[in-house]
Amino acid sequence: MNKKIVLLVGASGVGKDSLLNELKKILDANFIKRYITRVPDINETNYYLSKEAFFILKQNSFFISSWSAHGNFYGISKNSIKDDTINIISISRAVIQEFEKEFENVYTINIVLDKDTLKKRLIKRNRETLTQIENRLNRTYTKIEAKNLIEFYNDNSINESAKKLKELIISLK
Ligand SMILES: Nc1ncnc2c1ncn2[C@@H]1O[C@H](COP(=O)(O)OP(=O)(O)OP(=O)(O)O)[C@@H](O)[C@H]1O
Repeated sequence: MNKKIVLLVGASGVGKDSLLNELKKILDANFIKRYITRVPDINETNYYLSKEAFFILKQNSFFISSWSAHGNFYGISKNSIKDDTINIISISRAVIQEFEKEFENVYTINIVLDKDTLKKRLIKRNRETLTQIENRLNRTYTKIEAKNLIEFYNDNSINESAKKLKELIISLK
């Protein structure tokens, strides 16, 4: 069973969803949809379900991993991981070890940006107020603990960055 698991992590607004959307157009891989208890925004493709349904699935061991963020719950189903392909998942840094426990070839790509560029992108995205954006930028994140950790700067145009990310993912051995 030859499969790779590529975990994408990174602060809010660094471009995880945008990169995934571009990658889908140029890379043949299993892009895993997350189960989330909130309506997806235009950039995302999730399975949207109620909190009640989420907890029934969780109790029945449907998820490899689940976490909460900003009052919503997120889960990755066991049956979404496929053999003989690259499985790509956007997750919380808090659950990296759950995948490393379960699978062999797990790579974590930390998407990063300098603070000024991130701030400009968050303002342009217009999803939050300036105060909420400042709070996000001042948040301190826990250090990422991962076996195979790679940093990736999303500081080119989205097309260029997606191409570079594709090359990186293909090169993972
Ligand atoms: N390479 C890029 N060049 C210019 N703009 C970008 C690039 N990548 C992403 N963006 C823009 O930055 C904003 C944030 O991107 P996106 O929503 O994909 O981030 P995210 O990491 O998925 O955030 P969240 O974790 O909050 O969902 C969006 O408005 C997106 O269009």
